[in-house]
Amino acid sequence: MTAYDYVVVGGGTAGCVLAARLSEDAAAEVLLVETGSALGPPAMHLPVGFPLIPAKEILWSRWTTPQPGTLSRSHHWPGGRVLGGSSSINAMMHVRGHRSVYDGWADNGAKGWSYPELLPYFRRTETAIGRNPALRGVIGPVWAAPTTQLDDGSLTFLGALTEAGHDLTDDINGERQHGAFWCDLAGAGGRRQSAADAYLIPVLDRPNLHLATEADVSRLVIEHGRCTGVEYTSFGTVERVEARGEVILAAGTVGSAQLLLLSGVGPAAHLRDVGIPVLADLPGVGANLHDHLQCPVVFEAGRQLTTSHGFSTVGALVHSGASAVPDVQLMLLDAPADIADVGTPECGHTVAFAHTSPASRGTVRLRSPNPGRLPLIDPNYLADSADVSAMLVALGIAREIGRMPAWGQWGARETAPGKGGDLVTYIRRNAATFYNPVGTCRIGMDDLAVVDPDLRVHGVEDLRVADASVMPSIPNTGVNATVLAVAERAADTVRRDAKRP
Ligand SMILES: Cc1cc2nc3c(=O)[nH]c(=O)nc-3n(C[C@H](O)[C@H](O)[C@H](O)COP(=O)(O)OP(=O)(O)OC[C@H]3O[C@@H](n4cnc5c(N)ncnc54)[C@H](O)[C@@H]3O)c2cc1C
Repeated sequence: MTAYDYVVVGGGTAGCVLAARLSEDAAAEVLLVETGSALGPPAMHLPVGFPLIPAKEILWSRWTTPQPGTLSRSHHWPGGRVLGGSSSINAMMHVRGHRSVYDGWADNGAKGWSYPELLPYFRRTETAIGRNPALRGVIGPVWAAPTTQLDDGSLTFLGALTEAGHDLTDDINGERQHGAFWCDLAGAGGRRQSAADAYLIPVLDRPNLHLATEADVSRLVIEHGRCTGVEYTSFGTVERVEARGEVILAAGTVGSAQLLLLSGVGPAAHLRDVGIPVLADLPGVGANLHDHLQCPVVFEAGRQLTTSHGFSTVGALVHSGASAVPDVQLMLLDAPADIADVGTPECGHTVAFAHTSPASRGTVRLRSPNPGRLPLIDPNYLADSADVSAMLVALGIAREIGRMPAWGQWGARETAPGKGGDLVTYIRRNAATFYNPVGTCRIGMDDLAVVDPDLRVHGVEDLRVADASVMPSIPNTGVNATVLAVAERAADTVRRDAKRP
């Protein structure tokens, strides 16, 4: 059996950071195992190539269970199944959460994860030229910058946001983390920069960095309370590799919870139900699943506006109420969304809103002990009435922005939700994922926590989780920048704790 010091499971946003940082130590043998392929189609490298990418090639096509909160609809949950993971197919928006999100983590048991403590890791991830270097990175692998392509849609949207009282902040990742903003994108020279592009590919020639792609991990090997390696299937052959030091799970919010459960680490009753021997009774595994929901307000227009990316890279983060976190994100799409029973105007645009601090919590659970079967994903959308109320407020904010004088030049008229009709039903019928599931292996020291603040799995030695799943609560915007910082911090911790001489 081949042995490595570190085995990183999942070559997505977090896995690429971990493999690159851990292999900086030339004496450490590092294996990165990814179920997807090493390369994707050319469209993957274009900004927002996502709609052009043939789905089955590099995508996880997961579906949620029917959601009572959204009129029993099942929601498509795509994810990247390729080196770079979801950072290879995402919308490239590079935004940190509001500082109060991370301070909340630290206040609730994630010691060491406050914003000031995470800031060095956020800075380490990026190069953000022209920004305040006290808050932004200057020599990190990810090139974070706003687009240089100005478009009429973004300028109009910015005008409307300002007219509605949402003033422009000079840097949403800087001092003032609310208001309208020009979003930094992760990319350089007009190309997407996934975590694989930024971190992994530049160092693939390191002799101590080993890569197994198209290698599907089916379980962690846990012996006498210690994780000693992983088992994966590659081209029909089952391989087992040993971890002399540690295994680090970075298979994403669904994948990491699924692998822990398949390996006998999780709520004992559930594991027994599906016929998996219980190695560690950890009730929080797969719990605390949550995600942002977005919803469209559609406008018919006399003329078609355009944006550079299919959506405007101008956005806004605003408050639905009195909370410290700006919990509503607003976006402009340069096409009218298709709304059931209303139809799609020929010409128009969509102002989309998302509630980004949801209270509803769901689960990831196994259907069977077969690793090939996708798990049951239940984000429990809109189960908490506070989320419904916040979505209603957010809808009001989006509609108000859509009515501002700045749109006059386009002759815009709202077609959905439009006049009449029940707005709660409209939201339940039309809300969809904003693609940011987190939380199934959350950090903490309470009975439902899965990992401790150093990301070690409670009750299993030499096993950590480091990806979007460890977040105790969701950042109030896209979570990719936070995943990069989580993985940077994790790599530091693993190297600090290294058992090798
Ligand atoms: C369509 C879309 C658009 C998005 N847009 C944005 C955006 O603009 N801005 C933003 O901040 N965030 C965005 N996100 C979210 C962001 O990309 C993710 O939150 C982030 O990539 C999660 O990182 P991760 O490392 O936790 O998981 P991932 O990046 O998903 O990586 C998990 C990896 O593990 C692999 N894996 C899983 N199971 C196994 C197994 N059994 N064996 C081996 N490998 C396995 C997967 O194939 C994958 O490569 C978007 C996501 C999507 C899907």
